[in-house]
Amino acid sequence: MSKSFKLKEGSYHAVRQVSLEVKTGAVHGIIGASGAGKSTLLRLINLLERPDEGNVTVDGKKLTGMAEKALREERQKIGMIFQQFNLLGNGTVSRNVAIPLELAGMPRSGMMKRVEECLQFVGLADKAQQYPAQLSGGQRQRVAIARALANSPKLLLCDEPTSALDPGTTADILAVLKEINSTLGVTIVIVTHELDVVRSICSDVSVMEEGRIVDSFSRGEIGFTAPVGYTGSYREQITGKAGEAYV
Ligand SMILES: Nc1ncnc2c1ncn2[C@@H]1O[C@H](COP(=O)(O)OP(=O)(O)OP(=O)(O)O)[C@@H](O)[C@H]1O
Repeated sequence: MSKSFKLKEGSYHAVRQVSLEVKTGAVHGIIGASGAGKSTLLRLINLLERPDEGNVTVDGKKLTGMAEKALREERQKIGMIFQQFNLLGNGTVSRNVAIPLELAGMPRSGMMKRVEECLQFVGLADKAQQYPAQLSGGQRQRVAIARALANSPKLLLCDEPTSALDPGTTADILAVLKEINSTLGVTIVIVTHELDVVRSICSDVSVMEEGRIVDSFSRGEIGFTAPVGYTGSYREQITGKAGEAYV
């Protein structure tokens, strides 16, 4: 896929002829420097951005070229979370999680039960009637995760989900994401510029640079911890190994 943006000074090619395959059940990290095109690539997966060229297929269904109604239904199977949580400030926690269910046309009777289940999963059942402003950053991200899970997605897209959080809270959120992957079987694509995020949860990694994927590999044993000051390519810093094809 390719995606460019029109700017006053001309076109900016954010994603340049990228091919990305995400395995079912993977936690696939997309890492790279600021401006490399990571968020744009992620947003192409659920067509929040429309590609200039190329196609997106999720779970065997080609999203590009789909009629609006069919696309809306397919998008319900793709959850998304963001760095800044994007919660509705004037809605309670419970209402925030209910929104995607309302949009999907779920009858009210089943809705509250599902909201409760999702809040339970992220450990916030006791906060249902609070407002986002009353919660910590980590709790807000948990609400956003509960909202993303409401429609039982097969795929969860995460755009820098821990970049606004301190290290302890980051670890908590990564643990929730790990749990979503292992117990609910949700495939995860996570955009980050933090090596530790990739090191702690990703099974597969793509490295982006200037709109292109410049390296892709699967992890062996997860758990490599780089010594302080360790430098090298992203692959070396993530796996501790250079060069050899790891795929
Ligand atoms: N809607 C837009 N209009 C114009 N330019 C955009 C738009 N979205 C992204 N860009 C530009 O495309 C480039 C890639 O942005 P993108 O957010 O995908 O990168 P990134 O790797 O996720 O970096 P960051 O971590 O800084 O968000 C950037 O230079 C950005 O300014």
